[in-house]
Amino acid sequence: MRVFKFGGASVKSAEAVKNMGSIIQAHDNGPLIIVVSAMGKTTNALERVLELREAGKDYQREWQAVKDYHGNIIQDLFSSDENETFLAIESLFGHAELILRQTFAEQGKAYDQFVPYGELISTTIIAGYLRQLQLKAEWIDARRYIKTDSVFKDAKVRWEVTEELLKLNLPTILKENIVVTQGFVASDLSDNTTTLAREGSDFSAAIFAHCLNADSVTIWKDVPGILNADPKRISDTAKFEAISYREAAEMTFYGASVIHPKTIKPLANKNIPLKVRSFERPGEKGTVIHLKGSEQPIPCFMFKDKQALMVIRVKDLSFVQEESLRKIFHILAEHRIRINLTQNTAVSVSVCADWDSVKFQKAKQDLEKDFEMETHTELSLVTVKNPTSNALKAALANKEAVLEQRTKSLCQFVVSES
Ligand SMILES: Nc1ncnc2c1ncn2[C@@H]1O[C@H](COP(=O)(O)OP(=O)(O)O)[C@@H](O)[C@H]1O
Ligand SMILES: N[C@@H](CC(=O)OP(=O)(O)O)C(=O)O
Repeated sequence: MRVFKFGGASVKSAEAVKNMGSIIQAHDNGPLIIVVSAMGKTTNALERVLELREAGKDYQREWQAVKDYHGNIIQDLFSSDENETFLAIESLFGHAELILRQTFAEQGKAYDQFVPYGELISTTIIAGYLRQLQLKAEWIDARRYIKTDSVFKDAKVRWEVTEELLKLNLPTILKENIVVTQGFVASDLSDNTTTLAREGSDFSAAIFAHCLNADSVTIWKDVPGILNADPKRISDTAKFEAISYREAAEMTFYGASVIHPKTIKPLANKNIPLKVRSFERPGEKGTVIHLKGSEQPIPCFMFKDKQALMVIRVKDLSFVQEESLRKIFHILAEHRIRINLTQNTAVSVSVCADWDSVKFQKAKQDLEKDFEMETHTELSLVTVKNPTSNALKAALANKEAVLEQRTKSLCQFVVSES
């Protein structure tokens, strides 16, 4: 059994969905699960609608734009006598509107009940379109199978129950059908919808693959494979034929946004190869992530934006030692702050982490009981693996680092965001 994952860019228009349809037709030879994200930038648009609603502002224009965008894609994809998909989409928009009118007490719950409509709608359109192509496509609701805790917007998978549910139900459906399902979306044990954090659809593909012991996962992207840098940031890039799980995990951790960082581990644990291929050039091989690493160490560039730097200082002249480090990291972990780099001196600890105003505010309150602290925002973390002096010049682009850390094989710089 194989798992294919199609992200927002690969289904952003009717043309793109048709291209995806031809990729599926070319691979219709054995059990297949297709995990799909919301179309184009729909998740951003839905977040905006919710923000406006939560601020008590008028959201109708933005909401109508989301409806029109999908409406135009449907018009383009389906012959006029096809109405099953039209009705299903209308009903999904109706449900989403009902959610917009409700209020939810828990932090993040409104988000998780509303934003997944991007995926519910995209998969309904795609399953309908594949059936129009005479493929046997069955839409399934990922929330029935992927079970998590109840931490909205960043839920943790409950692996045992998820595996049990998937193994019980999916093999029978897969015997006869191509399964089409949502990335990013899950539910807790009380059936409240949860999400696996932004860009979490790659991780969903890995969950299905891990639990069902897939032969491979293929993620179809707008790039030819894993490159040694994001082509949007560095002009001259090289593609890897193969990289190891460890190399891929490291690259994604430091910001190679081509794959979600959580995707690698569930696949590596079962030795399932992860392929990254181009949906624009589906005939090409792309990159395979498996046990064997890249042959030659070439410079590799990673960029992580939306970073903040916390400088935490001891209040008296006691030194930063085990006890203060324990206290600091305990507080940061409690507030689920994602740390990307740390550095300490005799009297201070600097932490570069993903910026989140709410989490940072709460952590600050706790830290200020024992420490003094400063926070700097609008920063990027630039990481260069296998550095050369030319590579460092290209990565920094004349920016001055506010913090840096160097080893022979890895250099990291915190710089202002471009
Ligand atoms: N090392 C890298 N190799 C290839 N692409 C990269 C790398 N780092 C970042 N990217 C970016 O990842 C993008 C693809 O990921 P993403 O846009 O999240 O896909 P999707 O949302 O369609 O799944 C590429 O367009 C590219 O700009
Ligand atoms: N739609 C979600 C989940 C996702 O993974 O999307 P994409 O595959 O387009 O990055 C998001 O934008 O966060």
